[in-house]
Amino acid sequence: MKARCFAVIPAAGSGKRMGAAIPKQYLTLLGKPVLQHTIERLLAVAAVERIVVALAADDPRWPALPAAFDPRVMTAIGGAERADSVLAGLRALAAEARPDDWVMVHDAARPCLRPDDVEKLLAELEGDPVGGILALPSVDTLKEVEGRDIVATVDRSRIWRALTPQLFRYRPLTESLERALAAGATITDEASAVEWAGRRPKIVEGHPGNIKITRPEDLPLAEFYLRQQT
Ligand SMILES: Nc1ccn([C@@H]2O[C@H](COP(=O)(O)OP(=O)(O)OP(=O)(O)O)[C@@H](O)[C@H]2O)c(=O)n1
Ligand SMILES: C[C@](O)(CO)[C@H](O)COP(=O)(O)O
Repeated sequence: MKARCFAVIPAAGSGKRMGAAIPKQYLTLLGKPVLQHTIERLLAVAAVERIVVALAADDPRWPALPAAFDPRVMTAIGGAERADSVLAGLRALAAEARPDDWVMVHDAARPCLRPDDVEKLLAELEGDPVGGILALPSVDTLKEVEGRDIVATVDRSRIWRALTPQLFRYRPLTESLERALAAGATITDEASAVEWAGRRPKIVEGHPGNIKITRPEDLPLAEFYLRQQT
């Protein structure tokens, strides 16, 4: 039986590093909230059957988004950390997702995702028992530091920057995340939970325009990349 595909979008953050008056996922880019752009990117992928958006418990802005009325979109209440929000989204799929179905987790703060990159991720990982992530190779020389002192130059051929979506099988991802969090592991992306569980996710090279909106200077760059796709 062909594996179905679901998506979880962690969108419950407060955007402290952005320093805006509202959470960054609700800032406007090209006349549309960041979160609406992001959801539209995943809705453009036919294989994605259901999208769970993990929202802050006190999020008053969600009902104003067109995505709130899309039949493929549902919501869950996120948690204190990104990983908690992802887990809440995964648990919201418990009635629908089978153990080996795919779930892709994609940051609400990454609105410039190209649907072609999602198709590439799905194609390259088809049949893979574990899953993997979109990532970028390092084009700069990388230094290991202690305080302000350089202590080593790292072999950049072995270092990639993790992006999202991150695509894993439903039950292994959910169980790995639950166990890693219960063990107090530091989990900043889904792959780190899967690695913690002893598995080796694959990397699939993504587009450098798939930036994460984190600081104010990211906004014009995100607009540039969004304009490239219109
Ligand atoms: N408790 C949290 C924290 C983050 N996120 C989401 O995870 C994604 C990536 O996290 P990040 O860029 O760190 O967002 P924030 O936590 O909002 O940013 P900051 O760390 O600057 O506060 C974002 O889409 C954010 O909304 C979430 O769903 N739940
Ligand atoms: C998941 C992620 O976007 C992969 O690079 C990153 O780990 C999120 O980090 P953040 O500090 O929660 O923004």
